[in-house]
Amino acid sequence: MTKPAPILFPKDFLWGCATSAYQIEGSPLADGAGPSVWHRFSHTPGRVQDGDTADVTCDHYRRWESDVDLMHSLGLNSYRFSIAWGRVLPEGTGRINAAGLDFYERLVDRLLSRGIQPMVTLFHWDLPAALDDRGGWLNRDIAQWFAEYADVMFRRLDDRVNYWTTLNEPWVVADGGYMHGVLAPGHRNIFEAPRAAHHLMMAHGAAVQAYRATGRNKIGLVVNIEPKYAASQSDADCAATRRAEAYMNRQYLEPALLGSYPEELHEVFGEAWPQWPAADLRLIKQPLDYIGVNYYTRAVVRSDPTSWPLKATTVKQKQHTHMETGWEVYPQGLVDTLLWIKDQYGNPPVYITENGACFFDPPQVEGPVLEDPLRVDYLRKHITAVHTAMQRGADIRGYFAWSLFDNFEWAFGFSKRFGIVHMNYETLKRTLKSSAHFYSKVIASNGAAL
Ligand SMILES: CO[C@H](O)c1c[n+]2c([nH]1)[C@H](O)[C@@H](O)[C@H](O)[C@H]2CO
Repeated sequence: MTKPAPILFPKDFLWGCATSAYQIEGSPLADGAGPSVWHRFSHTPGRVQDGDTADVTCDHYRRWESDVDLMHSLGLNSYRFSIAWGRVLPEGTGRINAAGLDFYERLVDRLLSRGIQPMVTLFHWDLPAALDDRGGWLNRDIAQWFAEYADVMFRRLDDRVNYWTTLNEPWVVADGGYMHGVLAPGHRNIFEAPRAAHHLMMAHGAAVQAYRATGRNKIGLVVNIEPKYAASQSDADCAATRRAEAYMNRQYLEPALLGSYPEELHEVFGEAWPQWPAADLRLIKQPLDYIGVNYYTRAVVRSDPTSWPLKATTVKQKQHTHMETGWEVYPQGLVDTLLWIKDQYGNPPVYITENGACFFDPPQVEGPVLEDPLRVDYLRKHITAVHTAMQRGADIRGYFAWSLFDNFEWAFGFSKRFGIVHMNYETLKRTLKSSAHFYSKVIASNGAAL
């Protein structure tokens, strides 16, 4: 029997890891930085598991030089990270904190000196608390506040940063921070959630518009996509699946790419769904250079009239492996997602900006490598899924594993470990897991080692 041809990716394919500022940096108030809503949220008793905060986390703010060297040792040719808005603009607007800007400039310079392309996210959930005090994502003015901050970053770094992202996963901010109250700033209000979502997208549009005035490189939007599969072909389950897909997967992609919202959102939000001015949608729909897709899992959906606000719930798929977060491991969902974007939105350039898993990692044992076979299997199957979608015509330009390090997993605190590098939070020792070695071989062979 002939061996299958080795999987090979394009020579200019980006291979990276992804992180975010609040999750790995620590020192949230150092050198003049202003607090974020996540600093406030994690210091509010009962909001984060085990009372964990990111005051130290991976201490990347002080260990960034050796961390870049570790990325280089893995053979990454790209690294996706976010800027803490409050480090650069402590009050969110106005006064610039030079030390904050300098930190990110030095990080970018070191990455480039090691042949690593930075992909920079401007907002990964850590809104300056001073802006939350002025209404935050509920205040329409935030579009201009965000554009002002973005312009500061573009002017300082666009001569070295080739890939910009405005927002990371606006859905998580609106759903977690304003609908269900489980993430910062912790509101639970169906009238606030669509407004926060809309203002997030207006901010995205205003920042892209600002970029086009001076920028010379690429800018995109990162969305989380969780493909929805009807539990049955009943009308009720199919309608519930359409609502779930509109609420998570289309509510952000479609205003950005098409300049319109899915009709199903009127049904989901009811009287809470505002009539938005056409000018808002024109602002949101700015030409983009790429879409970033964060993929982890899928959802099998059935109708559930008791479930708020979607009247839909997910059906556990006991036949498959699940992560510590309860997410099903389903690599076919990534193929389906990438082909869906290709077919529905005109095959835009796509980067997989996050993909990874948190399994129970055994207690750290002394020794060079921590065995994490489930994560190796997850990465192998999902990177293969990316290649499958590319062979079927999807325009995929890169892949970023989530995450480089175990890090602060938001309301889960440090209880969930997504890293390919183990983090000992007492000693801050970094230890490569077998998944890091595996990923390094995949990169070195441009896929042949899968
Ligand atoms: C709802 O799942 C999302 O796609 C998603 C998963 N994740 C994310 N978004 C965030 O972008 C990261 O900050 C998380 O650490 C990471 C792991 O939970």
